[in-house]
Amino acid sequence: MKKVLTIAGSDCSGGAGIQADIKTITVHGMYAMSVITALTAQNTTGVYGIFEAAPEFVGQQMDCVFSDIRPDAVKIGMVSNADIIRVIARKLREYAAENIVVDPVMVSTSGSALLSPAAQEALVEELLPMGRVITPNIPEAEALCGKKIENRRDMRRAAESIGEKTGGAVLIKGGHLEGEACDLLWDGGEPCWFIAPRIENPNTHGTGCTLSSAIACALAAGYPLGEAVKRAKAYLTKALKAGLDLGKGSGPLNHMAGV
Ligand SMILES: Nc1ncnc2c1ncn2[C@@H]1O[C@H](COP(=O)(O)OP(=O)(O)OP(=O)(O)O)[C@@H](O)[C@H]1O
Ligand SMILES: Cc1ncc(COP(=O)(O)O)c(N)n1
Repeated sequence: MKKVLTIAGSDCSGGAGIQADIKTITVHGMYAMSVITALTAQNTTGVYGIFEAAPEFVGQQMDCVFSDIRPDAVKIGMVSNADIIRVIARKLREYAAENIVVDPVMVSTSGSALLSPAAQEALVEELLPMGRVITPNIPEAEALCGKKIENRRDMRRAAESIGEKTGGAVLIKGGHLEGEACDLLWDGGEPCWFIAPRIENPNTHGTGCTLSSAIACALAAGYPLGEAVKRAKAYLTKALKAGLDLGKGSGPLNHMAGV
């Protein structure tokens, strides 16, 4: 059985973060492991509290995982602060982790900061260069390239500029733009578009977490990056289309809608 590790924050309401990742990995028939960077008190209406893990404890969790059950792929989500980022980067290097997918989580759908502003530099310098692919949404890509993104041409420019900075592939997710749900993968050379119809479903809590975990699963299974993104997007689209409607705000996806 393939093993996939998620390094992320806990969402007690189960729609995003570690919980979304574990559901995604499990539904892909893989063995899920988790290193928790922070506990959040949140639900579909907002994030009400954050309790960060001590950086040494994040390192200890990584030692326990890597010294015993080596992951075939690693997904990284909410990392909270610069000290946690530095420990994660050091441990990933120490264990020569493979197939790393970094979702540079900065702000939740409900508008709360999930990364301290001071940590953005550490994220860019220490963690993003370790990713086989990084998966910013539009606001995150804007923060990383320092330019507004309003259309597909802007997405392409931003992907190239971010990729040149980090040295790896970039998938910019277009969920926050209008019209079709278009994501752009840049891996050097010609970019590749992944286009799906926009689903009229306001319940999009955890779409980014789910997509990046599904990409990690496909990389663990040995698919090349382009095929991994295609499969992950198909899974995400199915989970959104299933139309689960839970909670008072932007609700979770149905992770069990099928792979
Ligand atoms: N209404 C929609 N219909 C179809 N696909 C969507 C829709 N909204 C988002 N997506 C897709 O979901 C994936 C995640 O994109 P999005 O831009 O929402 O990321 P995100 O903001 O990081 O997600 P999150 O809600 O977890 O923060 C992308 O593949 C995007 O195209
Ligand atoms: C622990 C954690 N990680 C990530 C997200 C982002 O997901 P979303 O933007 O859908 O709220 C979140 N809300 N909580």
